[in-house]
Amino acid sequence: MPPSPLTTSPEILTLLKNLHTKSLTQESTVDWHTLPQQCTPEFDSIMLDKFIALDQDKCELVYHILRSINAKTVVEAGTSFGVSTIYLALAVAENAKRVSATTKPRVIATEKEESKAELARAHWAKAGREVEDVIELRVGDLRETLTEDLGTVDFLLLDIWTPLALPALKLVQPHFRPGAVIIADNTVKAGDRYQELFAYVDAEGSGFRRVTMPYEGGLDMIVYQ
Ligand SMILES: C[S@@+](CC[C@H](N)C(=O)[O-])C[C@H]1O[C@@H](n2cnc3c(N)ncnc32)[C@H](O)[C@@H]1O
Repeated sequence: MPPSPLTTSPEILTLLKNLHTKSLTQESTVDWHTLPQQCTPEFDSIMLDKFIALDQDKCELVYHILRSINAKTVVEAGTSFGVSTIYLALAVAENAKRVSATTKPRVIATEKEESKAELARAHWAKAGREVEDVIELRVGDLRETLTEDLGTVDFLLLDIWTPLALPALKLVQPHFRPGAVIIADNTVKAGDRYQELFAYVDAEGSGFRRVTMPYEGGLDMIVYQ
């Protein structure tokens, strides 16, 4: 096993490992083939007590990208119990320690379900002040919570029900800095449901370029030129 790319304490690494394990254990009990359509009350109710956290290797890649692009302002569409958010927070907090850093680090996280948001806050409290202090959690529908006060955005994580991926991208787009990165999960497995997003991003003159990476289910990295 290569060493973790994260600059953090052994306690936080253990916390993350345990959260990923819980998420995967839960996922193994879900019958993915018989689920109702996403963005319906039936689907949301099944998902209310589920982590469905971004896989650990994908979270580590996201952390690595954030460190490499020196991201300070990050938006997360889909927070759930806040697992991927910890990686985002650790990365921007670490970037802010760089000698030339002037911008305050921010992770703007958004989650529709209050009960999920509450548990996310509890996980962040376990991770400590460095993580808690940089996260700004907006509870509610991202189509409302992401309409204001984003600042200049370096990175967007699209780990959200697929019908919301394009609306989220469009809301954040006016705030992207040149070279901003967007990561979208499950782009092969749920490829048919990503068609609108792909058409938008792939259109000539869109300002976006994307590549699909061979992670489990497919992971797209999109760069805003
Ligand atoms: C795949 S999960 C996010 C997992 C999280 N990124 C992690 O790695 O721990 C997607 C989350 O988006 C939330 N969600 C669904 N519709 C939403 C909406 N309209 N606005 C904000 N969040 C929403 C769901 O409740 C769910 O918790």
